[in-house]
Amino acid sequence: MPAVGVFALQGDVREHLHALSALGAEAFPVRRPGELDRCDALVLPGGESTTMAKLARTFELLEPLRERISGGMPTFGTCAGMILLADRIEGGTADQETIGGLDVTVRRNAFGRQVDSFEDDLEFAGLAEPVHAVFIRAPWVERTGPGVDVLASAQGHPVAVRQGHLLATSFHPEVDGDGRVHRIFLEMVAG
Ligand SMILES: NC(=O)CC[C@H](N)C(=O)O
Repeated sequence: MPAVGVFALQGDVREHLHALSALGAEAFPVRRPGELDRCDALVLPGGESTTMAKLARTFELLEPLRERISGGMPTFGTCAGMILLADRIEGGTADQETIGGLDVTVRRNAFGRQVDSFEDDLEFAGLAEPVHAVFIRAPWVERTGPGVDVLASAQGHPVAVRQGHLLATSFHPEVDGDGRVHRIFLEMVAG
């Protein structure tokens, strides 16, 4: 079973650990470089992306994360995790750092104030039944590079994308116990 770390300096770590364990992965929190070394794959959870990036730098995880992710480690980002994976951000602060690797531009807090949080049932590529998607101050994908596949959209904007070993969703598949999006990720890990 694959060793799947969950970035654990900030964010909804426990929900991802549960979702991964329920599917048979060896899931554990990652707070330091030695723990990252043990990972076959990684999840970047939801949370607050500027805080997560700052903590990653403070705890000397940012460069090791960039190396592993650009080196091909399968990585799944949800919401703030999607923002951290994105190569480009709109609507962030000018100095907001990301880990990068995913050739997309994301817009932070894209769905606006009135719909800060909402839920929707979305068609998802490769899944027979729609996914119940929970959005919390979610980003959307504004532009995608040529190697990026859009797996799901909401209100006309991509909210789930895949590029090779990288998977990202604007919403939180970890919160509802469905497991199918995490299973797609573990299938990517299995290769
Ligand atoms: N639920 C979330 O992860 C919200 C993401 C948050 N709006 C950010 O920009 O980091």
